[in-house]
Amino acid sequence: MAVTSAIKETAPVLSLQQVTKRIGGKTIVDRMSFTIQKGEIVGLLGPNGAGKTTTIRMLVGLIQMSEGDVFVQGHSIRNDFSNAIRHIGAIIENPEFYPYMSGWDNLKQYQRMDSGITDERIKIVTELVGLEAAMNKKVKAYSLGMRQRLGIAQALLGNPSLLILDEPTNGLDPAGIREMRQYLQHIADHEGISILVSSHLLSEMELMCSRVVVIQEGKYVTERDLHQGKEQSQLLTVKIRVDQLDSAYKISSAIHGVEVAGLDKERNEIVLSLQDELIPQVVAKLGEGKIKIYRITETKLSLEEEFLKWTGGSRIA
Ligand SMILES: Nc1ncnc2c1ncn2[C@@H]1O[C@H](COP(=O)(O)OP(=O)(O)OP(=O)(O)O)[C@@H](O)[C@H]1O
Repeated sequence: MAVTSAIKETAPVLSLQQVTKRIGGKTIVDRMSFTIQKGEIVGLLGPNGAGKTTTIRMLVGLIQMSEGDVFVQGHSIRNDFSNAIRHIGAIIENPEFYPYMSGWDNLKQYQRMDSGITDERIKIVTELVGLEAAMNKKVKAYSLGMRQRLGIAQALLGNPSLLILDEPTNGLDPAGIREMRQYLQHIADHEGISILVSSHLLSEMELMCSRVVVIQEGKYVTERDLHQGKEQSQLLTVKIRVDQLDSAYKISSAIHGVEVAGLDKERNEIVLSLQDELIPQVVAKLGEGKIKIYRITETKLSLEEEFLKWTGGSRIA
């Protein structure tokens, strides 16, 4: 059935559909939807309390959804849990290992629970995370970064299609974060798997991810491709210098598709985010409103400024 397999090839590895979690009358996650394709490293980015951990806990079945569903390789977490979950490897809290046992012996423990895990597979995953030389050392002698990588190795044992890591860089220094990024990229390339990492730090996500999904107060806000050309990843923003700032604000904000990103009262400039093709309409409407335009300049918002705007000013990084 060539048609069926072609559809499956392009189907997302992970698809959240209107996922909602209510606890005690409070909506913690509100109709969250996004997808991850094969081989992507996606960041779930949001300030503290945004709902990242709650979302991830629902993805792996640690808590139940109130509404919506999650599909992993097309399998519903709600209706086909065992088939969905076998495609996921995850580290939700800090991975626990036996400190007085070697890395190798710790991983061997998982063979007891899953006879499908071969010694060969253990070797492959330790190489993927660069721990082959440390496998005979006791875990208590590992650095935090090495322990995190052993956790990733363990999560990879079952050959998942999707690796989920909740705040994997917590406690790592910048060199450790860079190292983690290299390993994650290596894993995504070599195993062809997708990776979802959560963080409240934009700067880390920029280093590690090809795309970020921004959430705030339990809601999906937006997503951004981070490895596209800069031109595409940034909004088109124009500054317009006018004689009547308040009237310009009223007129511009009423135009569908135009967002007022700022007002500079000293310079009498209004800053608008919009599509190119709306600029003539803005100019015409301001003209109709008898507003004099002295200058229009294109400007760029940094990624940081974009995130601040999307999240209503909450600091992410
Ligand atoms: N069991 C619970 N009962 C009540 N409120 C909860 C429960 N679990 C989480 N919350 C609340 O839901 C919100 C989201 O929490 P969550 O831990 O998912 O956020 P987060 O984005 O992971 O934040 P952080 O980065 O601080 O871990 C917070 O306001 C939290 O207090």
